[in-house]
Amino acid sequence: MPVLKVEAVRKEYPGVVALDHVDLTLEPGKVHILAGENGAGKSTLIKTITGLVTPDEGRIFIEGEDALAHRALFEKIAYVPQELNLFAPMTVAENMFMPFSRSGFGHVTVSRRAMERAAQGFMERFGMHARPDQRVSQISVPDQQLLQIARAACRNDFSVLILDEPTSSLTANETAHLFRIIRTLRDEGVAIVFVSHKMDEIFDLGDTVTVLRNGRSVGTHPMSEMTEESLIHLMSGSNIALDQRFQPHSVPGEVILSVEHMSGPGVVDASFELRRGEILGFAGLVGAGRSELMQTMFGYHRATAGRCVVDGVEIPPGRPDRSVARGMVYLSEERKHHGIFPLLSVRENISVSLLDQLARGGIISGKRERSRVDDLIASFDVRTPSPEKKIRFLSGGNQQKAIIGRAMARRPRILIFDEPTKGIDIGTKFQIYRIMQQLAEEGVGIILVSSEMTELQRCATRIITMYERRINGSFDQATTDVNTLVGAIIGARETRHVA
Ligand SMILES: Nc1ncnc2c1ncn2[C@@H]1O[C@H](COP(=O)(O)OP(=O)(O)OP(=O)(O)O)[C@@H](O)[C@H]1O
Repeated sequence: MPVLKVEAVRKEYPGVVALDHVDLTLEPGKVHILAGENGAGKSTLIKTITGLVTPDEGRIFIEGEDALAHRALFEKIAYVPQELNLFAPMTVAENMFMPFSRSGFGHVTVSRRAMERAAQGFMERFGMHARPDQRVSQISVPDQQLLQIARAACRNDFSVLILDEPTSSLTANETAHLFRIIRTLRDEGVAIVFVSHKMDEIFDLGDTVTVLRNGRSVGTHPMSEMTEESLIHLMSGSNIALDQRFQPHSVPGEVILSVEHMSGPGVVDASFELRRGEILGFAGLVGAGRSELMQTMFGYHRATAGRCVVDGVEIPPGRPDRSVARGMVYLSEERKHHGIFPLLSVRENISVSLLDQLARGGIISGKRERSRVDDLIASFDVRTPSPEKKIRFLSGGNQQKAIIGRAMARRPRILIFDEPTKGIDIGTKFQIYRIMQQLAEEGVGIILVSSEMTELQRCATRIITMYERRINGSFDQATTDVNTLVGAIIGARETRHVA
């Protein structure tokens, strides 16, 4: 018997049908992939199965019973959301058992020791490295994810575990650890739902896939019958040639950015140069120091040594305003923290950085603003029912496209992209690559920090590798094979400077 059956579920938000009569059946002991482009409805479907969103129409059966009539059944579903919702100032054990009344610790006084002992058992089961008395703010992201699973497990024996893009902040080792836990749970009979835009993960873990497109299900298939091409075709409804390359065709020009012996928080003695019209890739493991280097160079962090020179002019340490004035734009990977204004509309989020371009004599023309924003929404394919929609209601990928559109609109001279396609579907990724290529050909110098080797190979002209806070190699993309690059990022090779 299926553990969960969704029948003809429909959910409409103002101006958008997020789910249009979608069916889904989950079998115990299987990994079910939910795939689809940004905004296809994956997160909304997940929220209906977890009971967070009540559908307008349709039925949900959990272990054969009507869950919309008996909502306690939703407790059989464990959910690890994209953005973890833990209480950072409280301990691991407290997070696991709160609210205490529902976890058997609901007496007048709660014995901390007993709670921590109980927590220890779950932590061992899920392979967590933290201690039960540690505050959540002090434990690693993978431990936080495992805690989110343990938290669901300690209340009820769950029969379904849902993971929504769980690996976007994990290193390869951490991902492997999470996958081991997922496989163990699957073998114990849990039905797993896994959402990811990463093809290797989908093919590695999945038994079955359901593809959503524009709120509709376009099919459920065994993974063994799918190829990467056929899956992408189902998701996008069109053919995308996977062997495309996006290196700029123009010859790189003069040096526009030069970083000399720069040290700062998380980075030691980094030196490199960026030329006009090139796409310079930065490869390395999570934590190797790539983002730290970008942030120090840009001025978010204060450099303790070294210099950053743009067009022959030194940027004083700790002065991002000077970097911006010199035409540098840094697009951070932490969209939620540095990127969006969640309470503002899509229009306001885009136009906020264009104010100086839109203003004439101190007055901002509403008409100019609207037409500029409309152009950007169209060229970056930001799917929103209206520019007036609050940006937080857009799917994650569409928020990212809006921010990229905003950054591009400033016509920067130097553009630093830090993991620009995290959580973005492949069709949109290719659109972003094409835009990068075009900008580079127009003379913009682009730095691309990416954890995806295929992304670097598709776009970069040169690739710099970092390992343990230092630059340890610089490679010409065209003449370097992937093993050499991987060797450098795991610190297995001698430092090499090929380019
Ligand atoms: N609370 C909400 N209010 C209004 N619209 C919403 C809300 N939640 C989702 N939507 C809309 O519903 C559609 C489906 O969004 P959903 O987040 O389910 O997509 P997704 O497939 O998870 O995308 P992604 O891969 O980008 O995370 C989108 O058009 C989104 O803007």
